[in-house]
Amino acid sequence: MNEAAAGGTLAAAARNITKRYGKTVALNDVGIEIRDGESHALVGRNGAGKSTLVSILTGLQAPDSGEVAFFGRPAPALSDREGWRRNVACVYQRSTIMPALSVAENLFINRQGKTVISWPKMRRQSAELLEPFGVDVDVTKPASELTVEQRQLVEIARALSVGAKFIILDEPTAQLDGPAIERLFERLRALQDTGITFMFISHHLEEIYEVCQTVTVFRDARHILTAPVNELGRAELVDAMTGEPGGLSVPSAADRPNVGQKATVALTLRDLSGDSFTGVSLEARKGEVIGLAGSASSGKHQVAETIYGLRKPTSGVIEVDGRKVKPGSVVDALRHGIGCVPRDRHHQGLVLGLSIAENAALTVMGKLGPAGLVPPRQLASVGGSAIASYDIVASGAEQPVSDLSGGNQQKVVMARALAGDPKVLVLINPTAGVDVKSKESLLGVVDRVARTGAAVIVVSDELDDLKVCDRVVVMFHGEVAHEFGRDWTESALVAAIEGVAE
Ligand SMILES: Nc1ncnc2c1ncn2[C@@H]1O[C@H](COP(=O)(O)OP(=O)(O)OP(=O)(O)O)[C@@H](O)[C@H]1O
Repeated sequence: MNEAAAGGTLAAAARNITKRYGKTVALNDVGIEIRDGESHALVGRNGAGKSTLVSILTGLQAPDSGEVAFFGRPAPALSDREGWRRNVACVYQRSTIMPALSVAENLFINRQGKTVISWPKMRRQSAELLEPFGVDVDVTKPASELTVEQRQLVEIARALSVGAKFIILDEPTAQLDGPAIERLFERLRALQDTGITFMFISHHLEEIYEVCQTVTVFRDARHILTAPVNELGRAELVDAMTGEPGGLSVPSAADRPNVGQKATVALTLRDLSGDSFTGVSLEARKGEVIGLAGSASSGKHQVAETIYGLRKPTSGVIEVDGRKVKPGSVVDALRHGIGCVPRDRHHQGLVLGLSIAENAALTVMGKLGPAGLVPPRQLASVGGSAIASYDIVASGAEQPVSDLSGGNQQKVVMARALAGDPKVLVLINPTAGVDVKSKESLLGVVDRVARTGAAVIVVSDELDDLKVCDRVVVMFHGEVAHEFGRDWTESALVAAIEGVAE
């Protein structure tokens, strides 16, 4: 689409951008043109180059070649951070808010200039800035007390307050529950009505149809197409992303044989209580996949984290194969054969400086050889098979995971969780940040693991993730509120999650 055809000014344009990281070509002569006032989606498989483009559009990195312009003017020099901030802001999935600083300080960070800070003024202005967003918080409180939803709104308010009219949202819905996503979309539409332009990155393609007018697809570091959203069907969009026709098929629990009542119980939770949940009792049989759904405040994450020892329960019992697991001990959970994909892959899931092979082998180092003495060939073979089995885009098993795209890091976490052949697998949002095609293969792995006799707990509200489950347990306000069999319907499930089921 050229400027004249678009019939308006371009809020942002990147042209002929190439960016290499050593041998990896992250962007290969790509471009994007974002019209003033539109919401423009950028989609592509994991490793396609989306985040790299974001870092170039926000001035965090210079391209090897190519140009960026905002509202028809060349982008500022990289050193002119203030200049970039006036043009563009990005709300990342991971916060750029400083948790120890107050909300007010975060809003005015980098802007206190040389004048003496007037605290009462800063507080008043902060409250005024947040008011239209409905963020009702004490701005003197540390930002660490914000919910994910509030934190994102504070970041958007901060961007708008410095005059940015172009905002990039990089997977903004990944950590939000259903009602929070709807609220975010309402705000985006309202802001768009006031003339704000958005670039929106998401692996949830239905969201693109809900909030965007234009979509650009990248594949293997190249620009594939740009089209109006209403002229591109979902199947065509997926084909453009994958480069092959055929669509998607997420595995369903109905394709697996029924796990009978007689199957041995692998995991037992007996009257388990802890931070944010009470009296949770559950039995997961060998070969059974159980979904744990609920809103962000339902306690589902806390239950899962308690199972794999990250949190200590206040009372109750966890057993694997009838043997008690020591409460609050990740090491003991691992010893009993509990594998996990944690909620926060950066803090709990990966050692960013280590290679794919080392991360994948982390939970089985003891089996491969004494610490630090794992034969390189064996390590390479663990890494190589992780890359092949989990569809990881990387230059090789020795590549540090810090260099991988977000979705590919998530796949390494999954490989690591499964490397020890767990008896019980606890997966928290296992497909978060993973592209539609890779999601299919990760859920295929869950299906295969269940067929080999492991019990799997999948904590997620993603309907595709729950399709692979034999049962879905819905939590509400810290308690088990509903249980569905394989025949759950979307409306009944959503009603139960929102606490409005009969
Ligand atoms: N700092 C880096 N060093 C080396 N390679 C990198 C670095 N950052 C990104 N890459 C590589 O560049 C390619 C593009 O990565 P990018 O993060 O832009 O993908 P993405 O489309 O955002 O993927 P995802 O959907 O998983 O977030 C990937 O192959 C990635 O491994």
